[in-house]
Amino acid sequence: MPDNPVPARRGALVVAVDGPSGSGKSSVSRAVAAELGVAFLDTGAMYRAATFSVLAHGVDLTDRAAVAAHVRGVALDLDLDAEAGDRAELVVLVAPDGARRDVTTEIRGAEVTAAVSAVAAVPEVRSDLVLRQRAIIESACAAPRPGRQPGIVAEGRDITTVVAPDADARILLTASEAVRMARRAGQDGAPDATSEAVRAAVVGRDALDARTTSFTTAADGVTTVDSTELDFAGTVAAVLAVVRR
Ligand SMILES: Nc1ncnc2c1ncn2[C@@H]1O[C@H](COP(=O)(O)OP(=O)(O)O)[C@@H](O)[C@H]1O
Ligand SMILES: Nc1ccn([C@H]2C[C@H](O)[C@@H](COP(=O)(O)OP(=O)(O)O)O2)c(=O)n1
Repeated sequence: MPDNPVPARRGALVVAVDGPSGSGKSSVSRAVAAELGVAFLDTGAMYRAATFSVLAHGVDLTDRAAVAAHVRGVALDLDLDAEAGDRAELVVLVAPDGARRDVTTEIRGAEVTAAVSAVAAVPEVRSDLVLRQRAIIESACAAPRPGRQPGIVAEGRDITTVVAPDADARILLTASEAVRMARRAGQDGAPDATSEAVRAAVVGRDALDARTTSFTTAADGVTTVDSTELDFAGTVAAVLAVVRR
């Protein structure tokens, strides 16, 4: 152990954002990170990539030990650049042959969306990915990429409570169910925002995820930003206001 265990993140800015599906976590957090000049981490993309690999290798989703063992062997390589486009670029490095595969598009597909809550509910998968997420956060603070400020905006379901409860700013981003469904439908090009498919991908998944993580009410010290009545720019401004407070 070092004599003086000063946190690597001293002088860096860590922003934690949680919230339900379609609340704007990814898009708003990415814009906030770009504005602050820090890195951006979409932890949901990690659970999605792990799930993609589980499905691609035919691992039995009901066999929690097999799912956890498989995920432990999957290396995830995420692009943390907040200006890299609409979504995190992501490469899954599949063990044991080391072949790299870009799964940025695949992880947003219906098959992964339907299975991701089951994978994210496996405690050993969570402890594995939480450790990786903390390592990414520490690294973005201690060794930012050239031209970047030390720090990160990390978003998901348990960032304010489990992954980085000591973050400098902790935000719960919410919006009404109807607005979140409409946003997700717009994103997926679904003609009907109230269709069963959209409801399952938003409301149904939130219900499953809420068994594992707590993201519907703000924990102590967490500020709620309700984006129901805000447009995108207004939501980014509201989150930045909390960070700068
Ligand atoms: N305040 C807002 N007003 C309008 N649209 C928004 C707002 N916030 C996010 N969006 C849009 O809603 C969609 C879903 O946002 P996303 O960031 O993927 O949510 P989440 O990560 O919480 O599931 C995206 O198309 C995004 O651009
Ligand atoms: N920190 C996190 C982030 C995501 N998850 C789980 C729960 C979600 O259903 C999936 C996918 O997350 P993602 O943020 O991509 O979900 P959205 O489709 O943006 O709502 O991963 C989690 O358990 N913990």
